[in-house]
Amino acid sequence: MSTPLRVAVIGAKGRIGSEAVRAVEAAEDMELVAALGRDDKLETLVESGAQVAVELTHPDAVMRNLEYCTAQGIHAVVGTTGWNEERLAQLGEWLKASPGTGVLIAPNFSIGAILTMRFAQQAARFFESVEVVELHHTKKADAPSGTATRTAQLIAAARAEAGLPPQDDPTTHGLPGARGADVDGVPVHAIRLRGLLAHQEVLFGGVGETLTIRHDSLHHSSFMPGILLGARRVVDVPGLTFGLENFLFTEGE
Ligand SMILES: NC(=O)c1ccc[n+]([C@@H]2O[C@H](COP(=O)([O-])OP(=O)(O)OC[C@H]3O[C@@H](n4cnc5c(N)ncnc54)[C@H](O)[C@@H]3O)[C@@H](O)[C@H]2O)c1
Ligand SMILES: O=C(O)C1=N[C@H](C(=O)O)CCC1
Repeated sequence: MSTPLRVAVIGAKGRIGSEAVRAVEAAEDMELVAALGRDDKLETLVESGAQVAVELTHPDAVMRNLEYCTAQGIHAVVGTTGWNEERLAQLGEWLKASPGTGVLIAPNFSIGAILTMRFAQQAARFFESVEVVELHHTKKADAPSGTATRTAQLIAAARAEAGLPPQDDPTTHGLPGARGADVDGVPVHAIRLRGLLAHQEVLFGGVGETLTIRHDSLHHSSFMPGILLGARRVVDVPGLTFGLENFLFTEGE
């Protein structure tokens, strides 16, 4: 048997981080070498010989952690959300200075969510109207979710490529926020409700018909196969990979 991949989890006591710790421990081809909480030193990553850090913390913490990982040549699998152009550009600079290092940012690790995005991308050019509704637990820091933002961006790109005009919003009266956030011209609505985990609906409307694509993550275990796949693959893919679909689908699929 080959040497196990040495994996660390940052954010190890959190909802998804604690599940990731168990998943890495259970994976036969991996060794959990560090499990970092909020007060632990990042130097532990180097001391433990981690090859890959799984980053599952908070939008306020992720940049500092990635600055450290990239500077040390530690590959990273990132589930933490809150990404924007500025942050991605900064990460790009750090990666340029550390050319052998790979970072995977996955807005969602679950296969169902990735397929939802893919199906929505495929459906986008056929429908005049589209809106995204994401529904999450009440402890979530960011809104809209990283998955919903990515879904809306992919839909908007597919619409533009197909030459569809911008969506017409006839609303002239109402309360601010009632039509959701505008992500590249796609309205995105964020619901926070006790009892939920992570859910999303993409609603398409055309002449006399609608199509709804819905995905539900019912447990954090739904994210684990994606995290493990990301850790196995990221070591061989230097630079930034945005979206786990890049490791799941072959080109043209
Ligand atoms: N990509 C995905 O598939 C996916 C799935 C679920 C959650 N998430 C994202 O993962 C992140 C964490 O979500 P959660 O629900 O587990 O949150 P959480 O609050 O339960 O867990 C975050 C943990 O990180 C710790 N932490 C904060 N700053 C830290 C630091 N500097 N170093 C080490 N630990 C630190 C916190 O103490 C906490 O234990 C969020 O951004 C969430 O959106 C992504
Ligand atoms: O629980 C969360 O927080 C989640 N965050 C990701 C997002 O913002 O899309 C993925 C789903 C769960």
